[in-house]
Amino acid sequence: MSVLSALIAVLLAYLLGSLVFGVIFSRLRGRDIRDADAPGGSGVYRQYGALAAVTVTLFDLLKGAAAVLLALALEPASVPWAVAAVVAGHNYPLFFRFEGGAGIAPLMGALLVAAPLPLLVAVAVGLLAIVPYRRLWQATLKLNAIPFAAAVAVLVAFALSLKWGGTAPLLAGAGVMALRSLQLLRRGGVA
Ligand SMILES: O=P(O)(O)OC[C@H](O)CO
Repeated sequence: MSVLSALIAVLLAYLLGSLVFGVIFSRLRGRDIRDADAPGGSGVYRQYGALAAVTVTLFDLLKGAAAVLLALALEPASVPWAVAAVVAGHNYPLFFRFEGGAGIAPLMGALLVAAPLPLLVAVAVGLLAIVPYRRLWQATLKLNAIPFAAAVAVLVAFALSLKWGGTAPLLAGAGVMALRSLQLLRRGGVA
C-alpha cells in the first residue's frame, strides 16, 4: 500500500465532501440556508422546493461516488478512509465554518460505488420503514423520517455487507454520520 497515495485520496475526499451543495446553492440564491435550515436535501426542499432538493442531493451523492472512485484509482486500500473523509467533509466542511449536513447523501453516493448491493436493498428497507415510523415513533423521538430511515438502512446494509462485501467502507462512513446525527439530535433535532 502506498501511504502517500492513501493520504492524497483521503485529503481529496475531505475536500470534495466540503463542497456542501445545499450551502453553495443557497449562496448562489443570495443567502445561506444554514441561517434557516439544514443544508441537506430535506432542508433545501423546505426552502426551495423539489427540483432544488433533487439537484442538491444528486450533487451530494456524486461527490461521495467521486471520492470512492478517486480512492480506487489512487490506492484501493484507502477506500474506507476516503468514505469516512467525504462524509466528514460534508458534515464539517472546510469551506463553510465546519458546519454542514448529516452525511446521508455523500455516504449513499460513496456506497453506491463501494457496496452497491447492500446499499440498494438497505435503502429500499429504510424507505419502507418510514411509514410505521411516522405513525408510531416520530412524535416521541423527534427525529425526522429520513435520518431514521438512514439508521435502519445502515443496520440492514451492515448485515448484508457481511455476505456481499463492503463492511469496512460502510462502517467507516456510517460511524462519521452517526457522530454528526447524535450531535444534531442533542441540539434539538435532525433536519
Ligand atoms: O445528511 P444530508 O446533509 O445529506 O441531508 C440529507 C437529508 O436532508 C436528511 O434529512
